[in-house]
Amino acid sequence: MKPLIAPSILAADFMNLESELGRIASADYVHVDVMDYHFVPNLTLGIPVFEQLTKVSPVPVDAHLMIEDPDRWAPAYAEAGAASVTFHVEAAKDPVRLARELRRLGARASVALKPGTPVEAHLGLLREVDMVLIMTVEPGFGGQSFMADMLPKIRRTRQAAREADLDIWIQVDGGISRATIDRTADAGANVFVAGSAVYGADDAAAEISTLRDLAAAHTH
Ligand SMILES: O=C(CO)[C@H](O)[C@H](O)COP(=O)(O)O
Ligand SMILES: [Fe+2]
Repeated sequence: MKPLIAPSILAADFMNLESELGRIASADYVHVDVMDYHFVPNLTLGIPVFEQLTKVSPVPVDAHLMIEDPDRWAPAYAEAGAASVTFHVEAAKDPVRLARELRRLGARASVALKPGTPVEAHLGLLREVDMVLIMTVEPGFGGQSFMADMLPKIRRTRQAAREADLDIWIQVDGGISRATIDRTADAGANVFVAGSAVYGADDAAAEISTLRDLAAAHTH
């Protein structure tokens, strides 16, 4: 599986989002973190800004919804042009129904697990989604340290997908950098979110390329 790099605009300059998107035109996706002050103790943006981002982005948009009641709010992100919509399993009332609805609207459907949420109880969902997001920090803020104790969860998810013969993408988000990406690729992740690592670099395109090469060297 080819590694995909998705820089997170959480670490971008919010006054200049259009030019900040231009810096990552060589990425595979742009990762947009939506926070609502309820599911996480932080607030970012909602549909009006999201819709504008999808219009000007040079790459497909990956929505990471850290919000309560995604059953109600997530479909609007697919309608607004998201290529992929990730909701949290801890917040969803009916994840199967929601995933089917997102796919019906033409988006890739994806489910996220917080660090404290074991994957075992949710392995049945693998048949309903295109991607699983294993959080490698507690959701809510950028710039946190990578949690190495999430590696077995990534491995377990990849193993379960292989056993079921499912071509699922596994995304990691939080503290991904040159120092950590290799271990997540080795464990079975193939979609890598990087906020501070990419937007904190002088040359974002060079950083994207370095991260992609490192991941590829550890993909098997
Ligand atoms: O979902 C997130 C936080 O909840 C962000 O996507 C994530 O933290 C990216 O930032 P960084 O790469 O700086 O850790
Ligand atoms: Fe995120």
